[in-house]
Amino acid sequence: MHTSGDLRHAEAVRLDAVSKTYGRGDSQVAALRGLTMSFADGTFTAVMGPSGSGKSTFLHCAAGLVQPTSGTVTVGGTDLAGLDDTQLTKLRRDRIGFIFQSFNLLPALTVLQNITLPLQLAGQRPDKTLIRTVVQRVGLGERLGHLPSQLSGGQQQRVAIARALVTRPAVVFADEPTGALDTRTAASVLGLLRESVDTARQTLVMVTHDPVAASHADRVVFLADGAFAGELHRPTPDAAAARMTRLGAWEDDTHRPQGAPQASGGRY
Ligand SMILES: Nc1ncnc2c1ncn2[C@@H]1O[C@H](COP(=O)(O)OP(=O)(O)OP(=O)(O)O)[C@@H](O)[C@H]1O
Repeated sequence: MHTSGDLRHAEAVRLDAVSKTYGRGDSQVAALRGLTMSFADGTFTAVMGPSGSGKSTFLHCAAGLVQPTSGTVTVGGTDLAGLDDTQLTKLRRDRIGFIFQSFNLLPALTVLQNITLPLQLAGQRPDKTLIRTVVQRVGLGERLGHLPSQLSGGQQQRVAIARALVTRPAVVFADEPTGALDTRTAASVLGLLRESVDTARQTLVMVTHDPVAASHADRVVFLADGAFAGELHRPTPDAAAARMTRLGAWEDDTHRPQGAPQASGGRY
């Protein structure tokens, strides 16, 4: 039987009534509106929703990169609001990996140096076998001595993914990690992310527009206008695409995946 302590521990990340408002006065934007959500240890969740629905803001709040206007975020049972800057930096370094849309690589460091930087910052000895596995899996074995400027966008994203995995953080947040990758590389990267959940019990929360990428997750949660708009367990690409269509996500065609149904007439 679970005690309440066990249950709390089984939640890798929890958001309670989280709101985030940007700007003031007339230019005020409510990006998140009282979001309550929980992510269990060792699970893979995809977050989907129309453009501007608050997905990146949610991810940044959950990872302690942005402070919510109100509400509570807990990571591994620790309330982030109770931490000072140094404690928050340490918690992020020790427990959280983040894969940004924009890669955030250091231009003067080689691929290998970028990948192992978090280990150095944390004073950890590199696990050479793990580094080799991660590097091979993301297909960067031949590029370890290159600088980010010598890589394509897709290759830079793979460096960012490898960097987020080598410390084996308890929670990995990923913002469109496969957006810049071709189908085959994307499938391999998603396989690697899935494996990190299944074998290392890492918790993965991934924002994506791609129903195929989302189908690698255990669950998809949908956001619309900064609020929870439903979820799917064991999602198929078709089911995820149909939900996105119902949310009007592809009315402007910006992120419509090939074969996704038209939104017109499909909103209910
Ligand atoms: N730094 C900011 N300052 C002001 N408004 C912001 C800021 N960041 C986001 N917003 C606004 O908050 C809302 C949610 O943005 P967010 O980037 O979280 O959405 P998203 O679902 O990730 O969008 P996309 O799919 O287009 O990346 C949008 O209306 C956006 O314009």
